[in-house]
Amino acid sequence: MTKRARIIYNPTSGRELFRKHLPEALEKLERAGYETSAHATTGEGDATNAARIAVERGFDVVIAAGGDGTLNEVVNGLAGHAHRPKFGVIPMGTTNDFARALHIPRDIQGAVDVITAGETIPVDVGRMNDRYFINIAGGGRLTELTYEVPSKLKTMLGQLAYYLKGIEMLPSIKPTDVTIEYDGHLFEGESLLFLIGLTNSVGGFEKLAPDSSVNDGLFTLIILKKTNLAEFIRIAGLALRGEHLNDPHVIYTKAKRIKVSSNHQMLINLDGELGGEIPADFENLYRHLDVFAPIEKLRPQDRIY
Ligand SMILES: Nc1ncnc2c1ncn2[C@@H]1O[C@H](COP(=O)(O)OP(=O)(O)OP(=O)(O)O)[C@@H](O)[C@H]1O
Repeated sequence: MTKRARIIYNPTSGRELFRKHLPEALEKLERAGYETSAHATTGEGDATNAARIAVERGFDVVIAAGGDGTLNEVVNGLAGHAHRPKFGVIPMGTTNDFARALHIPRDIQGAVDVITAGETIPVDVGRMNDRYFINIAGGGRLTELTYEVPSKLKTMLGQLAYYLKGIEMLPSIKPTDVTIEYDGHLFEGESLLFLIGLTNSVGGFEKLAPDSSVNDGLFTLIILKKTNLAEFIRIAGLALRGEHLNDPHVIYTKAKRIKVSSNHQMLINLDGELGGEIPADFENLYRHLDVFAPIEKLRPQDRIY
């Protein structure tokens, strides 16, 4: 039977609008034997709905074309079902952490070629309460920066926009008193931020979780304890080089199940968007989604044949 592929694309993502390249992408998929169709998202939540409908209609493949925000929305429409279509990615955002981690080319036709080649790898998916994520969850004042960078500035300046905002905000960043339980261990104290990562690529920092694997069933948990400004800047410098793992201000570990609570309010960022607030219960869903990726380019710890 002919396989069916659904492209869900965000017409507003990135600098290079996907719409222009859509006919060529559809043609390539048709030539590879797929019966294809496409859906342009209309606004918040629409990609999740479209993905859910694609599952209900029995599509074999669902392809998300957009930034990490669109990918997250599509995964939220796929992950709750028992039978999940294979997931294709056409990166159109500014950061594209997920595509970066899976070595999916950042040019449109190159990304389509990865899908038509047909190789997939199973990838872990994170669940926070009733929401899903594929790159990272984070909490703490510092992670809230992502909500404050205007999207126009982001499109124009890419990653630089976050750094500019970060520098502006640094003096006002305050730690929060939190309780973090992770696989039987406990952290109680003041923390500037915590990150729960599935991939090694976080906000374009590719060395933040250097030993992570996308399909080992474990999160990388990074807790940054209370520091002063000078220490913070020093640790940020270390993190750029992947040298923060043994710093006394940092807890760096692996866990499958993580619970975060506090007496204070704390917003949780999921894949770069506001995803809810604590108390939060995180679970790593082992190899939950099959994703098209160029297997020979993956890091050895991510490869599964
Ligand atoms: N037609 C539309 N018009 C305006 N906004 C839309 C439309 N469709 C989807 N969106 C919004 O776009 C956002 C996702 O954008 P995108 O896919 O570019 O991710 P992103 O995380 O912003 O990417 P990046 O930060 O890497 O550039 C979602 O918040 C969604 O609500």
